[in-house]
Amino acid sequence: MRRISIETGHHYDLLIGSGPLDRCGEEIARVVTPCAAAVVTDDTVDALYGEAVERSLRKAGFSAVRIVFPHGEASKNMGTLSHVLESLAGAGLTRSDLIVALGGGVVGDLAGFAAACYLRGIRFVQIPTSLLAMIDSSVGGKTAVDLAAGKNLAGAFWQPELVLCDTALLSTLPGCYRLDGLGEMIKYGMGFDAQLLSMMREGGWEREPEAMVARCISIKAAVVAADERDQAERQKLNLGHTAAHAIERCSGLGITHGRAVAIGTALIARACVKRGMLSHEALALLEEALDRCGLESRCAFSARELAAAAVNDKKRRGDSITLVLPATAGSCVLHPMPAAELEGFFADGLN
Ligand SMILES: NC(=O)c1ccc[n+]([C@@H]2O[C@H](COP(=O)([O-])OP(=O)(O)OC[C@H]3O[C@@H](n4cnc5c(N)ncnc54)[C@H](O)[C@@H]3O)[C@@H](O)[C@H]2O)c1
Ligand SMILES: O=C(O)C(=O)C[C@@H](O)[C@H](O)[C@H](O)COP(=O)(O)O
Ligand SMILES: [Zn+2]
Repeated sequence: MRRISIETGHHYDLLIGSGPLDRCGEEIARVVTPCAAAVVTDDTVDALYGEAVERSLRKAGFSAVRIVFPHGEASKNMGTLSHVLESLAGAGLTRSDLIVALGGGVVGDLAGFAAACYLRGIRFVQIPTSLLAMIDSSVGGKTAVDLAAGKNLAGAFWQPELVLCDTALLSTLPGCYRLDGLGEMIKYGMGFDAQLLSMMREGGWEREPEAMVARCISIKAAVVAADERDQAERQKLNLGHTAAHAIERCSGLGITHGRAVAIGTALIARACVKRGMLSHEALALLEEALDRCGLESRCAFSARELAAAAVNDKKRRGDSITLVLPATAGSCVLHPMPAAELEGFFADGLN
């Protein structure tokens, strides 16, 4: 098993390998003295892995309860958060106890936020089960729920004690959700790592999935170590996301996050080419990588609809919004602009 150290203000390890789920209790007990653990998960993941996790926790000396909610982005809201918080209180969890977030990014974001709020903060562990959660959401401590006004609008920075990444779990992940992980993977390639983007274009994901997962985690670990609180450098991890969050919202959450990130990254790259800020070759490389992975690069919404849906983007400050723009295939820059110009920028990317 490989260990990647996550150097935020609160240091922790990410363990990655094939098969550690069955001994997750043992691994967690190395960093948290056995206590009461609440496994927060969704119904799909619970049916597949809930029992194995509970059994392993008990074997390692934890007591365990499971708190389960319906799968999908539509659950990532204040209603589910309230249900989870009430369940934690009902189970009598105290400040010395633990939440285990078992699932994809929805579970990780929601359970992480519950950990940040419950009793003003208790410890939690991430066991990511989707590709997206393994390469992105389980690392770095951004936790949140969605509000009607937009994605991730209520949340906290709250780091886990451990991330346990069992790549064997990807064998049960349906292909449509695998695409979400690939969308974020292409974001890493376009924004940070030209070689990763080329590997994706050549089908590297199919040949070396574990190596690609570890490569993405290493990129994220380096960025969050440099800027845990999203003040500057970390905002680059939002490449494609101003458009992506708007696309998710305009689609009534029908277009899932990672697929929206793929479209959002392509949209912003096309706008940059049109404005002479990115080469045609870089855009071609991005579009070929998306195509090779089976990801869409276009959507049917208008620039006006997208700009209206993006109004609550967290990179807006008053009348100015900072966009993350690809500069080359493999690097990106932060670019503040008047928020009123966003619609025109999106329009360039849609054509
Ligand atoms: N906090 C962060 O840094 C960060 C980063 C990226 C994305 N996100 C958030 O993550 C969410 C998307 O995450 P996601 O793509 O994992 O979606 P998800 O959590 O909805 O999981 C996708 C689906 O796959 C199922 N699933 C998960 N693992 C499975 C497995 N091993 N086998 C079978 N089914 C499985 C789930 O039940 C769900 O139906 C979005 O809300 C996004 O905003 C957060
Ligand atoms: O970790 C980060 O920082 C990211 O931006 C990763 C993104 O992939 C992720 O979707 C994140 O939840 C977006 O954060 P937000 O601040 O735009 O809500
Ligand atoms: Zn994302």
